[in-house]
Amino acid sequence: MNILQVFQSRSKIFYVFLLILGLISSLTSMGILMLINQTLTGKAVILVGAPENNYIAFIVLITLSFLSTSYFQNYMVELTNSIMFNLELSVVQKVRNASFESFERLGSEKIYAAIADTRVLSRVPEIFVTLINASITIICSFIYFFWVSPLGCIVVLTLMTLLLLFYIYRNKKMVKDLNTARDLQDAYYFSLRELLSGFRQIRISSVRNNNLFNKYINANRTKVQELSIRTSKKYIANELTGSYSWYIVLGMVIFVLPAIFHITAGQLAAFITTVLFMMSPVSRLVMIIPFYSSLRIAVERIEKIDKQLAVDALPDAAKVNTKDDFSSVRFQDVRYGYNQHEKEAFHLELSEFNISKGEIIFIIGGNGSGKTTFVNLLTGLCRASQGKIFINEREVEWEEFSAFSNHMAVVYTNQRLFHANYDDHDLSDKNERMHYWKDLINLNGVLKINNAKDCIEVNVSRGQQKRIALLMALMEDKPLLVLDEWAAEQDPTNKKLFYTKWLQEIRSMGKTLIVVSHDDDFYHVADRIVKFDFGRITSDTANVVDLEKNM
Ligand SMILES: Nc1ncnc2c1ncn2[C@@H]1O[C@H](COP(=O)(O)OP(=O)(O)OP(=O)(O)O)[C@@H](O)[C@H]1O
Repeated sequence: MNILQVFQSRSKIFYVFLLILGLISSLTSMGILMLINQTLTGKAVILVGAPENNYIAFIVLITLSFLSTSYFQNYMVELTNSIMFNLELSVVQKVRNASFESFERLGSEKIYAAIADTRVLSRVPEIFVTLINASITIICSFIYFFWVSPLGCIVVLTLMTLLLLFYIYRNKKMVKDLNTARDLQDAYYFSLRELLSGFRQIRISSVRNNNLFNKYINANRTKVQELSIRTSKKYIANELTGSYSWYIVLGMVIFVLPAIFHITAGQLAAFITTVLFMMSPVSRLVMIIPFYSSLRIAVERIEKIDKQLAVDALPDAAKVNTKDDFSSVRFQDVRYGYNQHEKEAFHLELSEFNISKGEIIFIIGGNGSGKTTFVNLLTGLCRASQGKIFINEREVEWEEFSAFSNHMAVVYTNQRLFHANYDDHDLSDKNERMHYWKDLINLNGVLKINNAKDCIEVNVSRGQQKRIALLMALMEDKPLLVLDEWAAEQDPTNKKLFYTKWLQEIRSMGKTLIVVSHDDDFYHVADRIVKFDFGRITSDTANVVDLEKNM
């Protein structure tokens, strides 16, 4: 992605502003330079009449330069902030619409890093103004140089170009180091995630704790530190070369040019003033080059993540028509595979499978047989690579099916209870439905509602969290309820109640239940028991006796 394109795409008048600022800046810079030299040689500049009035032109030029730069700088601050926040939000937007696969492939650390990358843009206004002002001052100085002595100007210009090319060449070599540092940053975020999300396991074992710290976090930081020192030293060497080579130019102007060409004292004074005048803009320009490299890396990485997230993004469920009342879902020759290292590691195949309204279907099978993969497919998180899907016996495209997940309430195995009421549930005392479910699933005294913040307290035990998650799913009032190993963390009393009483109660409200379960003591309560083995349905029976026959 071209950095100028990022700006131009957000502001149509960006280039017009650049042009106007460029013109004003060039006129004022040229004017100031000429004014200094005219004043030194005792001449008046145009429009002021006498040399003693030169100060008026000086004040006018400085004021003009100040006002235009300040106006442009403010404009750039607004523009950059809007771009920075838009880019940041665009990454978040892509994340929330990404497929589960893309999200898992990328990992949260890369997403955090991309969001942090957008911050690099905050230095852009200052850099842009420097770039424009410095470049224009240098161009004007050369025009003036040329006017004083064309040959002298060509010699100085050639020397400067060679020095600049040498600087850019050395800087390019450093871009590789910058990219390595950025990869190490991703790995560092990954280790931090392990530490933060697995805090208890890390804290409890000194071997684990030390290994994570020494082999990953510390080793990573040491590498980054070495790289950072090496790169910084290279930058210092580069910058010193840049600034000191300027003395070569100065030496050339003072000692070599007068010896080669016929140069008057007035011309020499003009040369020296011009070279000194250019000194600061040149060193400011040189310092932009490393910033430009890091900016380019940040923009490229943001764009890459943007693309990776967008590749199989799902449509906004609200924009797809799924209003039909649910009566059935049917899969025909559907296939879904996980890829690992470019190879398919596991695949799920559903040659014929249907779910009808009001059923209680148990999904069973050994570890790794594909139950959760099936739940991910059913809830539209994973996209089937082939096959047909029917809703109410109408064949639908994948986009419509994935939006159909909006008609399902799901409690995943590692369900997270959110701190905020994103579902807009009515958590007030007046909500009789909530109280009904709360009483039924033994949440009296467990469910605590913070009415001031309109949210629930989530600091409860895992089993209680699961019951609250079930309550929240019931409050969504969706026709389909999918529960992935929900009962695994329940005590025997609640587990028994769940299978023998709650499921029937939920079904009597007109809901369809898909329950992933390992609790074979309760298989008899299901209408259908669907068994998975190696990614295929090996048995789909109405009762336990038939299931046992099929085993
Ligand atoms: N993200 C993934 N990438 C690659 N393979 C995966 C991924 N997730 C799961 N698998 C593989 O797919 C297979 C099915 O996994 P799945 O989680 O669906 O099994 P499961 O029946 O739910 O098992 P369990 O009873 O242990 O929860 C397993 O072999 C697993 O290793």
